[in-house]
Amino acid sequence: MDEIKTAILGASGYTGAELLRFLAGHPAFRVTALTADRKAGQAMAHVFPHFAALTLPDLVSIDQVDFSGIDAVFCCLPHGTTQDVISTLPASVKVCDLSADFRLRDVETYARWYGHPHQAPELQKTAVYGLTELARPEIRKARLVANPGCYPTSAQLPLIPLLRAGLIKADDIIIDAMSGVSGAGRAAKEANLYTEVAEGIHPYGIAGHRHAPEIEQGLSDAAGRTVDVSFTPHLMPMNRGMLSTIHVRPAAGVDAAALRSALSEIYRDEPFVRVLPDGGVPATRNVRGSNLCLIGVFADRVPGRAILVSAIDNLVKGASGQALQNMNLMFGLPETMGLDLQPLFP
Ligand SMILES: NC(=O)C1=CN([C@@H]2O[C@H](COP(=O)(O)OP(=O)(O)OC[C@H]3O[C@@H](n4cnc5c(N)ncnc54)[C@H](OP(=O)(O)O)[C@@H]3O)[C@@H](O)[C@H]2O)C=CC1
Ligand SMILES: CC(=O)N[C@@H](CCC(=O)OP(=O)(O)O)C(=O)O
Repeated sequence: MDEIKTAILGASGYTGAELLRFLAGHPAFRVTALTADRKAGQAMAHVFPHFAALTLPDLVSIDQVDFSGIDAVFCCLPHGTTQDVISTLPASVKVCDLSADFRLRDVETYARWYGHPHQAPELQKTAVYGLTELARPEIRKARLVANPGCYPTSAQLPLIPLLRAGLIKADDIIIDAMSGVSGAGRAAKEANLYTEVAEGIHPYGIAGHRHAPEIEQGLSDAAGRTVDVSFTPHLMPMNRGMLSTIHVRPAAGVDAAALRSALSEIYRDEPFVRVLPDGGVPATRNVRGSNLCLIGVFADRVPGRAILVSAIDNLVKGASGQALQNMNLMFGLPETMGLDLQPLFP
């Protein structure tokens, strides 16, 4: 197999490091460039001692990379900084962008939620939203994939198939989601100090988190009408992991068992999405370090309601694992290549 020369932009961050963990053992992608901002010039073994046994290029700034020799770029930069960078890459380079920059189709919606006009609206039109299990044909042909956010991945995997099939009502969907602190990135922020996050939990972005429009875009496509959701994220005192508890109203004549059975059937042959049997409760500790999404379906004691629970690792299925799943498809490789690691348990 010809090796695919690969750059990770933002390799000194959490998602960049997580990608390297998978790419280190990948038979097709060879990492030839790693970039950083403040840490440019440093050796990877200095920034991440857990990679000391690997032979890796040093971190450089993006303008030091010769992209003419690169086939694949994983872009792990903060949202807002990514549009300008990707616009300058040669058309021959395939890109998976982990930031939010190309996820929202409507650039006006983007401007409203991200606080500045989109810098590459034409390029945005070419981006494919990379929720892998639900967009494989488009991802295979894509040059630019917008990798979904972690909360949107955990919410949309259970909800989209049920909306597409008309098995749940499109209104009154409530998503309460919890994330590990690595979801906020590695850069120092007061809100993410140990003293602010340990020994307690708190909601944030109440009724105003930027992942709500991303989730609504996918759910509206699935339902064929505008869908609004109540979405509340919470910060949990754990390094990684994401759990979404989702309250829905099944369509007339549909019960929780029917929802479970439909989801099980849809995801029956999926390597990374599994629906648990009746009574099975997804937990973050069951997916840690893996690309797995576990889904549980429960009847509510309130008539006419059901509860969906999904668990992912925010850094894997919520970011770097799904990005590699997508890049495998973009290069015609088996989707699971480099990703068939079982969760780290306990
Ligand atoms: N963490 C998560 O669970 C998830 C993250 N994402 C998204 O993935 C992207 C990366 O996230 P994450 O890895 O957590 O972020 P980090 O903050 O951990 O890492 C950001 C990386 O980008 C570099 N960087 C920062 N600013 C600039 C700049 N102006 N120019 C060039 N490079 C820059 C940093 O370099 P240096 O270290 O030198 O400052 C670092 O390598 C973000 O867009 C995030 O929203 C998506 C899903 C989940
Ligand atoms: C815990 C935490 O802070 N999480 C991040 C979401 C991480 C992610 O998926 O977001 P992107 O859209 O930036 O890629 C947040 O709430 O903004």
